[in-house]
Amino acid sequence: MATGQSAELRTPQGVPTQPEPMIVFDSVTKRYQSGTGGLAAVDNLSMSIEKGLITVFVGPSGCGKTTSLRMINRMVEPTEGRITVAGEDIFGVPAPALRRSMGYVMQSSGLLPHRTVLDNVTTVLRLNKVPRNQANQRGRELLETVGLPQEFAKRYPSQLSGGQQQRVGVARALAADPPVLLMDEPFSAVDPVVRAELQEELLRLQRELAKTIVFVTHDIDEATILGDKVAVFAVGGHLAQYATPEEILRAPVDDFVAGFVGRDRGFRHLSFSDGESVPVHQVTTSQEPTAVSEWTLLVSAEQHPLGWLSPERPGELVPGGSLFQAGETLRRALDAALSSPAGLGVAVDGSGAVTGVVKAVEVLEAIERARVAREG
Ligand SMILES: Nc1ncnc2c1ncn2[C@@H]1O[C@H](COP(=O)(O)OP(=O)(O)OP(=O)(O)O)[C@@H](O)[C@H]1O
Repeated sequence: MATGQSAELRTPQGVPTQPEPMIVFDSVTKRYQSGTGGLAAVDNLSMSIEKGLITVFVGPSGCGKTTSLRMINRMVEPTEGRITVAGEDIFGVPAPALRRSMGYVMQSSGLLPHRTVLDNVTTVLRLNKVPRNQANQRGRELLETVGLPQEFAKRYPSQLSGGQQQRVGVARALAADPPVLLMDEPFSAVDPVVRAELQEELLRLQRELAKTIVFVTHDIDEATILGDKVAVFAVGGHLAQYATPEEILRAPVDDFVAGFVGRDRGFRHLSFSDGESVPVHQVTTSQEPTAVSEWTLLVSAEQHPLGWLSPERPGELVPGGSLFQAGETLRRALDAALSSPAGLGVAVDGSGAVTGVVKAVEVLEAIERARVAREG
């Protein structure tokens, strides 16, 4: 996702990038024959989805997110308008071939229940006539890629948890190494902890693979966590705003987007503000859990933080809070300061060694400076 204070786009490796269109909607409208009373499910959609980024379609139920996504691989045919992928009109490609050329992950993993995990993952490869040995080899690599142990290859989908099934769904979608991955609420059926893990995993994968991913969700938090760009849809199939998550949180275009983004957007905004401006102070450390006269950080021989020693609780190790690493956001800095029993957020370097501490009051000052700079 976009990092730092600027709204410029970056590749998953963090390199600033010029937008290069991959999927282009040009005045696309979809009216279903029945069901929407003649109203459009998607109304005159024009947008350009950029190559190598995660673009999230977000909005309330029924606003046309899934319909828009499915028009990209012709699971749904537009009523009007034109869609191109890598410059080619999708109507020039037979629908089954087009579908196979893109990965597709949906909410229920959509795995075939009577096929093993490995068979599920290699389905498209076998449809593409890849020899079985080669397909299985690739299938096993993909299980590793999505963080599943090899012994899962022979299991059936019902023998996996919901989160594991979604990982298999992602592996299957990646099998033919498609440049485009379409994901329709892939993580919404799993519990919040597993969901957060799957989101992290997708971001990690994307740093390696740099696919063009279109991701549908109705959850604005998920959209801002995952999206390099976020498209907010409004009821009636209108595209209300299309921008970086930072821009959408900072400057929603209208009341609908502001309401959808939610009241705590000021706090969410911290996720994009650079924590670089927070001063890091020296902290007293000790490698022994001895009696102390001030809050002292117990560290390992490698200077990794182990917890706090309190002047008031001799002999006791007080668990520390979250850590803040140079270059992270103000939100992380604030989390570290507020979650620390000493009121001092522990700052670490890339190797996890302590570099000092940040103070909540100074993080708040940095937040205020960032706000003033933003509102200008
Ligand atoms: N096959 C269909 N036939 C008729 N109407 C449909 C069909 N599929 C979707 N619709 C209607 O089109 C509109 C947009 O639906 P769509 O599924 O694209 O919305 P969505 O934003 O993805 O919603 P959700 O978040 O609930 O999945 C809705 O009013 C829906 O009822």
